[in-house]
Amino acid sequence: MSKTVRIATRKSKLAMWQAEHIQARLAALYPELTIELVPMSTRGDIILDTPLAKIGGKGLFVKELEAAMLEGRADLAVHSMKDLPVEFPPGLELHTICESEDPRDAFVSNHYSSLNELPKGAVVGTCSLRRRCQVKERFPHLEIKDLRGNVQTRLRKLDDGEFDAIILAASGLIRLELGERITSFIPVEDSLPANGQGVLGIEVRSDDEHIKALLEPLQCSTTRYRVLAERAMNRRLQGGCQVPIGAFAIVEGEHLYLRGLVGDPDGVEVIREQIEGPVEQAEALGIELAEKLLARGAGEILKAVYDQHD
Ligand SMILES: NCc1[nH]cc(CCC(=O)O)c1CC(=O)O
Repeated sequence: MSKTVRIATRKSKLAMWQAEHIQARLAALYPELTIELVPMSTRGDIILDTPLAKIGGKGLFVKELEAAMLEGRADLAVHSMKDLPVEFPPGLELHTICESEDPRDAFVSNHYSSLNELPKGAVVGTCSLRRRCQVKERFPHLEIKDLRGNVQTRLRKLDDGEFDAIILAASGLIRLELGERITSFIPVEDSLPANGQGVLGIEVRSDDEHIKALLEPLQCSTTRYRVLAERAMNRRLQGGCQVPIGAFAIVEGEHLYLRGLVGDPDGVEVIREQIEGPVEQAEALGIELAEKLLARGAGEILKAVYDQHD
């Protein structure tokens, strides 16, 4: 049995923090093991041609982190759940759902304390259609401007005066020890989070029982139910990560409350639905909620968004 566990990670500050966090947790659990990081620059999709990753004789399109795992150069990869696609390449699976950080969106401004306080024409930075839709719905007098780059870049653009306020996931700021930059937390009623926001997930080789056993203590069962419900809703809506869809579940004991939202980017048409039931039915509840949204026209709204952004 190998004494070394290798964590594949991208090199951005947030990705490195997330990998180091899991590294530290594993090191504390297993002092006899060496836990290494395998940092890599992401080249995006690549074709993997090893026998392990061939389907019908053809190479498999995977991300570089996944290629590293399939080729045995790394044993696991740590992801922000909200950036993960719903399907995984053959040979790999999502195994661990860790305890969530604060799932809310954060309002960040150097001059104003919350969305309510922003004057007419104030400029809010975000490139998320989900955030844009919800801000525009309630505050049509505000202007939304695209904001791209990593967390540090986005804060710099705010500080340079390009925006009156920006919206970021609270969890990313907290993890990077930038929590003091959070001016206020936006209630989930005003900005329903993206599915899996604030949650780390760990991807492993499907046949690697050794690594799976090591990761077991990192599982959080309430967060797993939450994520199962939220992802099932997104999957049924066929939503990627660049869509105006919000999904947020709360688990209380054996009961799960799930809220969902689909809207157009300008917040003109916004559909909200909710559902509740036992945690064991998390995925079924997610699917049922998606169907309620579809019955009210979510499919047409999403189709219009896809047609516009293709
Ligand atoms: N899409 C970018 C992204 N992916 C994960 C996070 C951090 C939050 C998280 O862990 O869910 C962020 C930043 C943001 O949305 O502000």
